[in-house]
Amino acid sequence: MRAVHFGAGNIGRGFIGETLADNGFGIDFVDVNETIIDELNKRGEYDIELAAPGKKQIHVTNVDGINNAKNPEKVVEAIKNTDIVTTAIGPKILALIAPLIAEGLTARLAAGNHQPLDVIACENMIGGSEHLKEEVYKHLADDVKPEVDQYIGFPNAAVDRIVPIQHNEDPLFVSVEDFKEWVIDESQMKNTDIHLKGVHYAPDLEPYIERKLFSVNTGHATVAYTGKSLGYSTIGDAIKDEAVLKQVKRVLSETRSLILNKWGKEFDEAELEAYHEKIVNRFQNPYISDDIARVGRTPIRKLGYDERFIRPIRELKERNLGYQALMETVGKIYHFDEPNDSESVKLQEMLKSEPLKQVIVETTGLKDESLIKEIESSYEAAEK
Ligand SMILES: NC(=O)c1ccc[n+]([C@@H]2O[C@H](COP(=O)([O-])OP(=O)(O)OC[C@H]3O[C@@H](n4cnc5c(N)ncnc54)[C@H](O)[C@@H]3O)[C@@H](O)[C@H]2O)c1
Ligand SMILES: O=P(O)(O)OC[C@@H](O)[C@@H](O)[C@H](O)[C@H](O)CO
Repeated sequence: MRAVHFGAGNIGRGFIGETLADNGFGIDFVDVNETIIDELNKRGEYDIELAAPGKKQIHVTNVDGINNAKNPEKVVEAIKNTDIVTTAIGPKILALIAPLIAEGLTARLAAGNHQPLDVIACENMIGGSEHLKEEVYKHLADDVKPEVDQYIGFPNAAVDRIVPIQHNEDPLFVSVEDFKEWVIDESQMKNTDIHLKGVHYAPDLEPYIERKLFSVNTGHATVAYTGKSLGYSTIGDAIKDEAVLKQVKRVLSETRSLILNKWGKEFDEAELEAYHEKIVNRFQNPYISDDIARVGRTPIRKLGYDERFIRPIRELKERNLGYQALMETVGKIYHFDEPNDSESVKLQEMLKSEPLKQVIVETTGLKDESLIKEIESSYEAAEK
């Protein structure tokens, strides 16, 4: 069995690669990072270490690399014969790899390969694979689309494992937390013969992706933006500060009320409280050093309408539930000043050259005047 995986970065090697290899797949990693691709081809294997007591080592074999910028034809060839396609490349990059996936699928079907295939985007976003599907379809000829409809699935997925930016001598080595969760929407799959061990198949992904994004990622970002405002540079240091810990707990109690209100049939209160407690423990993992710059990265994306803050705020408001702590954190996002993050630089430039209200509307997509006003006040309060 073979897999084509786009994005040989932290979560790609540190989680998706591990799971696919553990299920007997050989993996063609696709990436533009020459060092990583060359090293994968030279060695055909790499190591993962669990950032936990005992530091268990996991050896991943039967892997190689394709540089999609230099050898796109090799990616097309790999997709022609593969058994599964996955991505962990960043939500914004999906549109950039879509033309190559479209070409690969077209070549596969033209070669008469009618083996059903699933293309699974493992990104932190709601509807990731559906979004990738829309982008891929923009590059398919009309006469190919019916066959793609028939044989190619784009099931949504949620992946959870904290993998910080790596600073190791070995460019392939990756240290990861021991917690891991990968959920795939089974109802959207075409190849139901492939059931990966270590993956949970759900009849509907929505409750799982919302629980993950509005718990792990809203909480993580809260630690990052609150910590940054207090002068910290790592998640571990920030969460040792009582003020940060209190803020993340307040935020999680607000998103918990939303999750229970929406998905009370799927998750009960005690289970969700334990899930949130576990998440706070994960942020406190002493074996991991995770930069606030990574967790707070791309702040404009994180301010998006369907993202980890604005969506829960909108939905809590619709239900007359409280969202004050979330709102306080949103104000801090606009102050996130990271010179190496192009979105942070852009956001700071926007704030200098445009009225605050316009920046809020452009970044959040909000039309609700009273929410916009609340964000303005939160931004101003965070300045003090
Ligand atoms: N790191 C985590 O803890 C974690 C956990 C769960 C989900 N995720 C999600 O997984 C995705 C990847 O995150 P990451 O932390 O692994 O990032 P990363 O930066 O470590 O990895 C992304 C990889 O994509 C490659 N890439 C970028 N543009 C490309 C292009 N045009 N073509 C081919 N390759 C390209 C980069 O070279 C890099 O190797 C994101 O959506 C993130 O939200 C990350
Ligand atoms: O990857 P982002 O930028 O969407 O979010 C940053 C972190 O919160 C994220 O990568 C987490 O570490 C991960 O989602 C844990 O499963």
